[in-house]
Amino acid sequence: MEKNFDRAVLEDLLKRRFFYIPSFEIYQGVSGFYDFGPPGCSVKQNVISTWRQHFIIEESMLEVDCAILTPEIVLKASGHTERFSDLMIYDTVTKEVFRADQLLTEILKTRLKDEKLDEQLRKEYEEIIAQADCYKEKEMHELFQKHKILSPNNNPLSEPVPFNLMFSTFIGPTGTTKAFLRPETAQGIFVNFRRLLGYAGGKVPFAVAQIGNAFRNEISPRSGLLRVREFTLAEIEHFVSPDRKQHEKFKRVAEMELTLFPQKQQLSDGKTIGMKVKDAVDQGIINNQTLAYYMARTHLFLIKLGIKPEGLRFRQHLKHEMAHYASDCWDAEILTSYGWVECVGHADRSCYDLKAHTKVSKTELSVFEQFDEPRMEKAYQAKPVMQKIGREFQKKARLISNHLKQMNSEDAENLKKNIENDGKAKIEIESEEFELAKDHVEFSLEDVKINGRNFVPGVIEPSFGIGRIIYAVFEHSFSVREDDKRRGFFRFTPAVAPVKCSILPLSSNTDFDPLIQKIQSKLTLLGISTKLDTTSTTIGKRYARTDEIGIPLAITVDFDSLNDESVTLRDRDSTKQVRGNYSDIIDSVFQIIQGSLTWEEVTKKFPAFNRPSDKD
Ligand SMILES: Nc1ncnc2c1ncn2[C@@H]1O[C@H](COP(=O)(O)OP(=O)(O)OP(=O)(O)O)[C@@H](O)[C@H]1O
Repeated sequence: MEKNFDRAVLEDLLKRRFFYIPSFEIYQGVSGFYDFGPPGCSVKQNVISTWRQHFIIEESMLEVDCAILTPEIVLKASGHTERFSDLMIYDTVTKEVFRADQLLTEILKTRLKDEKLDEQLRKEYEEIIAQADCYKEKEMHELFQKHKILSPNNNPLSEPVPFNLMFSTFIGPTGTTKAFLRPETAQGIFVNFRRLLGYAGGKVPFAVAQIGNAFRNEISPRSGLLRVREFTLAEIEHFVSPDRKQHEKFKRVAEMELTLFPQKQQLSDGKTIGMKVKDAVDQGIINNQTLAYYMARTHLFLIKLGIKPEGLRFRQHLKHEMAHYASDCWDAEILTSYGWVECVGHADRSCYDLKAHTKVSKTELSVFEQFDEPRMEKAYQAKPVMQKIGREFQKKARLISNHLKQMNSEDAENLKKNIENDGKAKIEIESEEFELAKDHVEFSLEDVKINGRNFVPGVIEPSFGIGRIIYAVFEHSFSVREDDKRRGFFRFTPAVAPVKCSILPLSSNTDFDPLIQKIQSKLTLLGISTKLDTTSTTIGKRYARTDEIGIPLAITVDFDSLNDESVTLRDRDSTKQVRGNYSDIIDSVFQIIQGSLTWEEVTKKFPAFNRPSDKD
């Protein structure tokens, strides 16, 4: 973000040039939904293809594209139907609805601006703000009462109640199968785990990626693309053995320095620290190599898109922010005019999801690891007492005894513990439950030869909100010219720019057509998107127009071009021009876009060019 950044100027440009606008505009729109127009669509596609190249291709990930509409059972198993909610509160007079943590934060932040505020209270407010989205309804209610918080219209507020953020619907005409629009893409990967494991050769580690839309019925969507109800997510689930979270490519990022905002700093001086990735792992600040590897890769990805390093930090979740099963979480936050915004979440989700789906679907979602050499280990064995089992379960006795004999050590130990604690325990065989008592089964700890082990893999998940990233890129790439601060333009990197090269004939004379066609076909053949502007406005104004949507390069064809096929090439950022043969110029355009040639180098290859009329 530039020093004199003016959000209103940026928003005006984004709307005027149709990067994105509120959906259903002619019907006054519905908050939380946006449509991308032509340049916005290109930027979005460019961000996604950079992501695909940077992660899926460079890291050899498996990609899936799963159904969006998800039956209730899946989201019940994952815990979303019960827990995927925010606290809602409303003005009892106007009935205006608010997200309780956001309202609380906003009001306390306003109070913090008062220099005369009591120091004790200041500390208390800061602590509340830091964990505002973690309070349960009762605690939240008490805070609203204690700090006498009213609505923005100074009216009393309701008690906070949880509001589930998933959009629900029914599948089919009978209305019996309840379903939800997915709130994240990850569950599609977990439910396909068995097939993906097979595809990966039956071994971890391996990573799966999915890009697609997710839906959350946000209580009060605002701040444009930052909080919407339908958005594109790009998620990675990297499966690992829970006791081996090293990453084979860790060395490649070990020396990189990241800006970290660890728990300790958040709770003390509130300052970030610059730290080498390897030091952060060695000192136990980042839990493991794989998590740290992805954080470093995310840093590189965001920089590639034009995010300024000084506006990027990784904030560790405080203990109470993390789900109970997560062992470490870091958000990549980008500094925008709205403050620091979480754009990418990195979470070590442990084995939670696979275990949850195993339990409900009764499908084993685990990995068998064959040892190089068989090992002797102590293992629990369950031995059926046939006499007792036969008497009580009769025809089912054989089924139960076979089940007990085949039990693995972990299950046998659990059964033993349950029977010891309660005197009885239930087991389930082929969807039928049987209750076993102490005298039905005996347990022994024996030396057994083990050829391998079964385990449920842990998962490390980087989750990218594409809309938030795009908005941050807009702010970080936005600039105004010294001579006209009301008109902005984008300094998009070539990877992000919606169109890579404009072609501008100096006049609409048809004599230019053959050369323009040659230029356009060569650029297209090289996969470079072009925008031909044959309007009769001055060339200076046409440059300004292409700058506005961030086109990095412009080729101008003039009357001299008709004699020797020479053209000029203009660089958006410096506004400098060079002249050369059209074919050589296009080769350079290709190299600049690929990132293998800089404008500095171009100015050494070709003579500089100056046309006074270009300043029009
Ligand atoms: N309502 C939304 N609009 C746009 N992007 C979103 C929204 N909710 C989440 N995201 C994006 O999806 C990513 C992963 O989602 P995650 O569930 O971790 O977000 P979250 O922690 O619920 O976000 P928040 O706390 O801001 O609601 C986020 O880092 C963010 O970029």
